[in-house]
Amino acid sequence: MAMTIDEVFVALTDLRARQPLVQNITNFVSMSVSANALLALGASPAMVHAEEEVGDFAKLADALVVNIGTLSPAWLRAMKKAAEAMGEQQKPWVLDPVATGATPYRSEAASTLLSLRPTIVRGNASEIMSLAGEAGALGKGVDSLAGSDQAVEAAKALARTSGSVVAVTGTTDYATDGEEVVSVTGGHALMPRSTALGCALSACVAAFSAVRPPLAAATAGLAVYAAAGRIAGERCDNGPGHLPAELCDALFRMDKDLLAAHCAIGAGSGEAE
Ligand SMILES: Nc1ncnc2c1ncn2[C@@H]1O[C@H](COP(=O)(O)OP(=O)(O)OP(=O)(O)O)[C@@H](O)[C@H]1O
Ligand SMILES: Cc1ncsc1CCO
Ligand SMILES: [Mg+2]
Repeated sequence: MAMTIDEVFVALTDLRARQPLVQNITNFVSMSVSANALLALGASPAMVHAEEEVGDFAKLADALVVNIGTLSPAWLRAMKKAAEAMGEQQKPWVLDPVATGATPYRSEAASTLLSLRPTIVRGNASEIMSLAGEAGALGKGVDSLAGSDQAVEAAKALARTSGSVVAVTGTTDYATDGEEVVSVTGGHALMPRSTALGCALSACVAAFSAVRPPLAAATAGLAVYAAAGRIAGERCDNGPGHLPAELCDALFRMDKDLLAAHCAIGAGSGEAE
């Protein structure tokens, strides 16, 4: 059974009460966007990526997001250390496999991190299809060339082989544990015209993973973000320039009525009800 809007709101209320410390090893483009989205949501962000300290910091963190957007060898070593530290403590972490498939280095990095058993993998359609081993799934750099509807089977297969919950985003978002598929509608067509909003979503999903089990965390993160994205997009008549700021305002103001009015959660890979 997919979560209800009421259950999503209870998860958001729990998150706001807990204010989870979310460690981010994320790309340079998304750092500020992700930190602001986490603060607006009600979590505490920390961008900590030096390999000398990630393991120690992971002892303090309630959740971790690992995002390979601007990867380098030192960062990859830090990502592995942090992911291992979270695994040892049985604390949740989210992998955002940015542009996996674009270069062999990136694909190898994503596979290595996947083998460390992320709690949740969140990517766009091209990334999830590529990570699931589908030939010809290439995106255009960090952008997807495929629709999320095309990636649902890949997401299910990836969830089954990896043991992670997989969230694939686009016009409709999906979350799956390999058996159950949840669909979430909302968001706005301007969202892919503003950079790093997917990265910030992955960070928000990590925050929810501190207060809910994996599939519920992914569903709640997608739903709250979908509602905020819809509200924000509708306030951006002049284009995407202010979208990240509007998105943060909408995350901050989110309540049960706004959630119910601006996103929908469905079961299965069809359209959300
Ligand atoms: N056409 C669309 N309509 C509504 N929402 C959308 C649309 N495209 C993307 N979104 C929303 O935008 C957010 C980011 O998803 P997207 O798939 O674009 O991530 P991404 O490609 O990883 O982004 P980035 O790498 O720039 O951070 C999600 O909340 C998703 O639902
Ligand atoms: C534009 C860009 N380049 C590397 S990471 C990133 C942010 C969106 O994924
Ligand atoms: Mg991305």
